[in-house]
Amino acid sequence: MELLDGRSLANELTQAQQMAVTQLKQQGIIPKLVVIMVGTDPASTIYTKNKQKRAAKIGIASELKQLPDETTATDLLALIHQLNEDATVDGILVQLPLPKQINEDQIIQAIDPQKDVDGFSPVNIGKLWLNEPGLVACTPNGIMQLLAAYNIDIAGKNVVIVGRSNIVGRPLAALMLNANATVTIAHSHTVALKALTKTADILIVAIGRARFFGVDDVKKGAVVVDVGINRLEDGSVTGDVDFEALKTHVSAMTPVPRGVGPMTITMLMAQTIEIAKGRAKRG
Ligand SMILES: NC(=O)C1=CN([C@@H]2O[C@H](COP(=O)(O)OP(=O)(O)OC[C@H]3O[C@@H](n4cnc5c(N)ncnc54)[C@H](OP(=O)(O)O)[C@@H]3O)[C@@H](O)[C@H]2O)C=CC1
Ligand SMILES: Nc1nc(=O)c2c([nH]1)NC[C@@H]1CN(c3ccc(C(=O)N[C@@H](CCC(=O)O)C(=O)O)cc3)C=[N+]21
Repeated sequence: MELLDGRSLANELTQAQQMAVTQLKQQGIIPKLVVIMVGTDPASTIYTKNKQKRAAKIGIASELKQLPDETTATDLLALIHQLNEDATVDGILVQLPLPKQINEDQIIQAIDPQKDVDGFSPVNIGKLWLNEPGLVACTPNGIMQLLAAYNIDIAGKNVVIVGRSNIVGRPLAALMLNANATVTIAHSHTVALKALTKTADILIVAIGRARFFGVDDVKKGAVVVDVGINRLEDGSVTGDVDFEALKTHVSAMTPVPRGVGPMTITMLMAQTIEIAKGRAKRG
């Protein structure tokens, strides 16, 4: 089995990003990302810290706006409008999930589509499904880059995606379709799920259930991308597939951790830098 090592690819790309940022700074432009986090979801806190660390390493200015749990939609919208208008801010990311008193769709729609580093705004989602250039959701984007780096062909392949969230499954289906795969999206209503996953040349799982898929559910020689992040009682992290059992069964597979996660953050940085390059061009 070939290990699709997201962490080492992320490290490689980080070096190129450091150079790109150095060049931008010579032109007087400092790429800037603002991450908004409402409340204190423990998983979000870890990811947010990872993002801050990576930004610092690359030289991207990153500001964390930590808002209390009881923040209202009105307060959050006011902050987003202010950041939309701030010419020094390139990327805006609102960490999801939001507390239940806040309507996520309304918040995402308020972000300027040109600063929407997550690629979640309706404008960017529309462009993605039309196969037009735009900002793309970071986790799916990272998966595509990881597969490309390992020369895994996608055109004509049967790709099965398990999970249909706005963050992972749906945008990934669009990217795979744009790359000429034959795409099936499965979810909790799918009948005979594991018979379906067994037909996949490339299987991508994002459901958030520890070691849900085993050897019997995967075609021999398939490529497996595991997006799931599940924290076990002992504090360790594992994916949605039984990695140890699949090792000798598949042709290539991402580990968890150090697979898709680091690539997600890399894509976030990449898009922040691209937006800042646009700012440099406009002068
Ligand atoms: N590595 C990374 O960068 C990232 C990792 N993640 C991780 O990926 C996982 C999924 O995240 P996210 O997409 O946000 O999760 P959501 O909870 O939003 O979506 C989960 C999806 O999985 C489906 N599902 C749940 N249980 C089953 C089941 N037993 N059989 C079939 N389908 C099922 C749900 O179906 P239905 O729609 O019918 O409810 C839903 O579509 C989580 O573990 C999360 O932590 C997420 C984002 C980034
Ligand atoms: N607006 C928004 N955008 C997101 O992109 C977004 C979000 N909200 N909410 C939560 C999910 C989850 N997510 C991850 C990012 C990095 C790792 C990551 O760095 N993982 C490491 C460490 C894992 C660990 O040890 O916990 C790894 O897999 O190696 C994981 C998960 C982004 N998300």
